[in-house]
Amino acid sequence: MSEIRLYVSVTEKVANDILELMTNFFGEEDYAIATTEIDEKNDVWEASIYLMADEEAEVHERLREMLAEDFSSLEIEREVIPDIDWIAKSLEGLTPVRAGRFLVHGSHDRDKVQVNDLAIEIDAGQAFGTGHHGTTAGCLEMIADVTRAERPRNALDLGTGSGVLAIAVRRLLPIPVLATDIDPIAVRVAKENARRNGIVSGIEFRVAPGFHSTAFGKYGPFDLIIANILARPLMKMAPQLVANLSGGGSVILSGILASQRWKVIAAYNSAGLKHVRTIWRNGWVTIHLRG
Ligand SMILES: C[S@@+](CC[C@H](N)C(=O)[O-])C[C@H]1O[C@@H](n2cnc3c(N)ncnc32)[C@H](O)[C@@H]1O
Repeated sequence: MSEIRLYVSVTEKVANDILELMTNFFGEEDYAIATTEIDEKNDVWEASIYLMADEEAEVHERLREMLAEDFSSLEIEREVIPDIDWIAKSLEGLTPVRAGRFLVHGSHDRDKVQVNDLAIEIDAGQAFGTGHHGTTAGCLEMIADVTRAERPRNALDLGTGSGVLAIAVRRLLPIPVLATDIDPIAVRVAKENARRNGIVSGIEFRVAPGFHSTAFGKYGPFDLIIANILARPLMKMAPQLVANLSGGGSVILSGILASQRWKVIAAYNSAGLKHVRTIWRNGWVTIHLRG
């Protein structure tokens, strides 16, 4: 289903007033709300709310009511947000990518691997995760830092895609990893990639939407959970994700636009986690939280 942005074009001051109004009005619900500068010279800003297509009529009506008192002359505009084509995104660049100590490269670039690199070989294919996207690179960097500091005894990679993050954990620590994805093709590709990277045991792969699989009970709770999905599903699954986390365990979340980060952090704070650190890469953030 498409995502819709409803917005009004205003000055910076009015955008901030409307942002506050929207935060009070829609604050308890999981809509992303943001202001964006459009034209610095002419002081044009947009105040926006993001929602799913089937919510549009209701949210539009509520927005109109919210604006009625002080901003009744403003026109509410709409934009259909194009679905993110994750595979096309992951094919954007095919040169090796460095993230922390990791070098993620295609098979054609094996000769670029240097002695101290933690090399992961992933050819661009039918699953997301060649390392080129800011979310994957952010997760790789965060995984290196968190595993060094905390020495988790097991890990979950939810939304494994190409398997790159599960492979990264196994490159660093000899711990059991559960890697799941809603997409059976991704799981097949991830298994092949693990084998290609010399990992024949230690990663269990499962097809599972969210936490709907007995595998989570069998292999969890987890000291480390990594989920690079998208802000909305991440916020929705916060209680289940935390229920599968060991006491004091760490969570690495990505797939989150910088403007969405506070909502995601708030959802996980409500589920009992504390924010530790955020990494920014190309407009995307990777967030570390701890129980
Ligand atoms: C952005 S990709 C991340 C791939 C890889 N982990 C990385 O960091 O490059 C998101 C992956 O999550 C999977 N996914 C999306 N929603 C999911 C859900 N509810 N449960 C499990 N997997 C999901 C997608 O199929 C996709 O492979």
